[in-house]
Amino acid sequence: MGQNAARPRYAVGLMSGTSVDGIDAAVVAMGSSPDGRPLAELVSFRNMPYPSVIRDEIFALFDPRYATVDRVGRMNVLLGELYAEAALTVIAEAGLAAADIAVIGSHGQTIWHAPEPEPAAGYDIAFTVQIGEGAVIAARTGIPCVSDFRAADMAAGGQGAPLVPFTEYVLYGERDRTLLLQNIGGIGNMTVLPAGCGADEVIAFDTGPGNMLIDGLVSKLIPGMTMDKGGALARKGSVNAALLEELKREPYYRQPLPKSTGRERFGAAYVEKVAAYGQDNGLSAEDLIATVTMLTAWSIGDAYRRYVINRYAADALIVGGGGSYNPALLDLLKREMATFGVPVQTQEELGRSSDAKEAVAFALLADYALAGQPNNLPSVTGAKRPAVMGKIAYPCRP
Ligand SMILES: Nc1ncnc2c1ncn2[C@@H]1O[C@H](COP(=O)(O)OP(=O)(O)OP(=O)(O)O)[C@@H](O)[C@H]1O
Ligand SMILES: CC(=O)N[C@H]1[C@@H]2OC[C@@H](O2)[C@@H](O)[C@@H]1O[C@H](C)C(=O)O
Repeated sequence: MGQNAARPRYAVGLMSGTSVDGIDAAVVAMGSSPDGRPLAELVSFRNMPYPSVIRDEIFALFDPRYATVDRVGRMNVLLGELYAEAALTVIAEAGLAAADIAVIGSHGQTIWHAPEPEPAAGYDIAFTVQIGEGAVIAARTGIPCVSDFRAADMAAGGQGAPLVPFTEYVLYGERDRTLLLQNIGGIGNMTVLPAGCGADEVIAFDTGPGNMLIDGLVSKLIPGMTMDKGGALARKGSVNAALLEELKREPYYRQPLPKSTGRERFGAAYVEKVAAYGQDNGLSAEDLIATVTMLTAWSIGDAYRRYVINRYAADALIVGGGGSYNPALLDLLKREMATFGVPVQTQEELGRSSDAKEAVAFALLADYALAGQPNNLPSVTGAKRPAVMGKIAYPCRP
């Protein structure tokens, strides 16, 4: 990337995930190792929770009947303002000035993801919508901003997701160990980095729900709570075997790769169905939460069994994302992976910041985009060719 090892280039990464918990902002020092491998070192990091009115409005926008063009347009610009503030805050906390930052990479907030093409007026149309206007971020910060990354991969025939595996390949690939990197955010996603692999050997896909079903049931059934903090509710309940078997039949788990998913499948309507089953069968909120926690752990083990084990035997599964802070989920995942002889460790146990990982990834992806370098992994997303993902907005010059 042409970075000079003596003088770091700084970039900012901004991530708002499918859990809609807020903005992860990171300042990253970009460099390269003596063997030419990119390095991205975290300098400062902050999670800024969305104000609850914003969070509620984003959730409302997940319903296409509510998400009218004026509401989406307003939120697009409003999020641009919040992202710019988050960037400026984290830059100041790093002891830096805007002039020190080469680029901001902003993922935006996904409000719709439809990666499977459907016919429209004679064309096959797949699309994805991430909002948070990059032009506003660039104008308010004075820093070039790369945003709307997924569209270029989709235009090349890909799913537009997952994108972080490119950075995992670049930053974390090992010569002698095959690693499974499992993110448990709103959605779960797995990256397989075979020992000494090339870019076209990386396997990565969304495994299914991460915390989305757990959060959805907690929010619906437990007043004043939005997550199962520490896994306490799951631990109080019992897994309902009949419901678990029913939920395992969801066709997504069997869908061939490449694949990605989101709230359109595992969001409010799905949670309603699980809650209705609970009511009809006399299950407590804790039983339902225990059951979907088990389902989430199972779906990760099932993905490894279905798509990976016949090609690669993993040496370790490294888990990150908010789900790694849920010990009930983590224990179940350890039990699932133990059946394959795969040990589970968290990013934190390895001394890495799990919270910052995706924000760091978007800083790196933006650095590639600004340099005009391809930054997708066609073997992962199914794109027909490499693409330079991200739209660049330049700041207004006085
Ligand atoms: N202490 C905790 N105990 C239990 N669960 C937790 C805890 N902390 C975070 N979580 C879970 O993690 C979720 C947030 O995870 P994360 O920030 O990784 O998601 P995201 O980045 O929005 O999602 P995605 O990676 O799908 O885009 C919360 O909504 C909650 O369910
Ligand atoms: C469309 C979209 O926002 N997808 C997210 C979501 O959250 C996790 C998983 O589903 C992954 O596919 C993706 O995010 C990460 C950042 C990615 O692209 O790698």
